[in-house]
Amino acid sequence: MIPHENLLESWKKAAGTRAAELVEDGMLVGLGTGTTAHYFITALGQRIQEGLQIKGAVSSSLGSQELAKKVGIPVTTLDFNPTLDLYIDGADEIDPFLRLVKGGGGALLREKIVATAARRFVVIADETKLVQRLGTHCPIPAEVVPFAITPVRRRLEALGALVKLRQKPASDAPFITDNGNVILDCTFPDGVADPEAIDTAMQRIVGLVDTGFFLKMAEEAIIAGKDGIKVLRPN
Ligand SMILES: O=C[C@H](O)[C@H](O)[C@H](O)COP(=O)(O)O
Repeated sequence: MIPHENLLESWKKAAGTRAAELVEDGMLVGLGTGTTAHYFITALGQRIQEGLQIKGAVSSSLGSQELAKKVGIPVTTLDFNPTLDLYIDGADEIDPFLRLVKGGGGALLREKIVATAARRFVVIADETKLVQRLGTHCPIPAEVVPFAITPVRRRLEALGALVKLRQKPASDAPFITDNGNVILDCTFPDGVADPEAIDTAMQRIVGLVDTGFFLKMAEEAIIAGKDGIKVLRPN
């Protein structure tokens, strides 16, 4: 059964708020993107209002950066601080090995850049994001250079994907990422049996900048749901 919208929001908020407790004085923090990360950023802002002193935060999207500034988080960039202590972000799907699909909001490339700059990546989500097999509830997004849309699409189809150019909500115009690229959403009809193999094959396509697979990156997941909060580690 799909949980009521308000219940889902309360779970996202619980996960985001719990993750904000992981931040300590003097840390450099990576800020994720999306509705769950929104709660984390807001809770971190609240902790800063109450006296927490972080060195700075790097945002994984222009949207998160705007929110961070609004709630009083000191923002910095990877140019000034290329290594971060902690990255907190949501996900669209999480499997038992803590392999993730991300990019439902189109921020996958910057998210992966910030995640790999961090010593520790903790994913936050409500329990509806847990899946046995990646690609069963959502497509795998690929960020693609606009010049290469058609050849990349053909090569993705050759890998067995049903490919759709992502559009802006309520519009015929393509969705454009913060990096000026487009997103091709790839649906694999039975999900992805071997994420490492499909990710490697996708990454080899020239013109495809990155995929929404985040494999062996998250070391911990804070999952909120009907039984409260659980902290998961990879199986
Ligand atoms: O591009 C967006 C990100 O990968 C998000 O972290 C992901 O889509 C999860 O978003 P939400 O917390 O809104 O479900």
